[in-house]
Amino acid sequence: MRCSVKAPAKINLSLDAIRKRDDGFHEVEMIMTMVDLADRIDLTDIEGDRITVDVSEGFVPNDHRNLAYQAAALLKKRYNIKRGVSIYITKRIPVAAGLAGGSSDAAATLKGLNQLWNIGLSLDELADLGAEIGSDVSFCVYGGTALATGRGEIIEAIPSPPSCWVILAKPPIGVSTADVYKRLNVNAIQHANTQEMIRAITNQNFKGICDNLHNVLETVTLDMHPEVRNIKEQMIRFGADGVLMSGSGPTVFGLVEHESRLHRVYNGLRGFCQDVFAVRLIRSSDT
Ligand SMILES: C[C@](O)(CO)[C@H](O)COP(=O)(O)OP(=O)(O)OC[C@H]1O[C@@H](n2ccc(N)nc2=O)[C@H](O)[C@@H]1O
Ligand SMILES: Nc1ncnc2c1ncn2[C@@H]1O[C@H](COP(=O)(O)OP(=O)(O)OP(=O)(O)O)[C@@H](O)[C@H]1O
Repeated sequence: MRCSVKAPAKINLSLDAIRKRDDGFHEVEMIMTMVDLADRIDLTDIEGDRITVDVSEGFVPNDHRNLAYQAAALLKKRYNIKRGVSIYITKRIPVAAGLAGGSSDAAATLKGLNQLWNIGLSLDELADLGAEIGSDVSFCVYGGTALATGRGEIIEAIPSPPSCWVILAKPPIGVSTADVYKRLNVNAIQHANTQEMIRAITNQNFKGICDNLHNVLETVTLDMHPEVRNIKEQMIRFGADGVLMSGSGPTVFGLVEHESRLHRVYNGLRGFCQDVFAVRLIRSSDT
């Protein structure tokens, strides 16, 4: 038996850090949504009580360090499953990019194996398991658009933003999320207006969304990697309606309302950056 699951990338429309907790994590308030750039996870039954991972590109670990492996191992252990599975990941989401590629692979693996192994877990139960793997995994289990709080694992669905194009541009560097959070001084940041962002989304107010894009990790990553600042400036110059770094970076996204403007932004960015994608926001009605 086999099963294929899509694992879409996320972007953070806003990301605020409220305080640093005693466990080393930051209490956050994030508005997250999915875009239609996705990895594909193929899960196939194999002989023996084991997990194998193969990835279509070389820079991703194919052992216990892979978050999809960790998802399968967690399910096997928690539900005492003595079956083997091969996980094949067709990677399209850039790695260590701030787009939650690994987290989404883990979420898709949890959902796929729940079906393949007939475990019968609810989405809430899968999201709780996901939180044990990483802070972004719970959101990736639900998908859609959501307010994420706690360390990112407490998820409250909100309406989808109005349909628009998203240009993603990733400079050729990887960023460590732990490193970026470590350099963040929560007492010296300008906070995001999360409620205003939720209001703009609920009212389908595209300009309001663009005006409230804010990510407190952006300054940290921009100071570490000036090329990210350059991409942000180019994206604004070529006419994206709203521009922000996603997660801990280094990917910068631009929201573009009209297709007529899309090609200008896309082609302009291609001159500066190899990894550029023109994708759509995924609205809940699309899934
Ligand atoms: C930057 C974001 O991707 C935005 O969506 C997330 O906040 C991070 O999600 P993630 O990559 O799944 O993060 P995790 O794998 O759980 O944590 C990686 C490291 O980031 C730091 N971390 C993460 C989440 C959080 N709320 N506070 C933190 O300080 C911690 O040092 C942690 O050891
Ligand atoms: N399935 C996977 N896909 C990509 N990277 C993975 C995967 N499993 C483990 N990793 C490791 O995780 C690291 C971060 O990769 P990932 O692409 O998930 O980062 P990210 O997009 O910045 O995540 P986030 O936005 O959640 O912080 C990589 O350097 C890689 O070694």
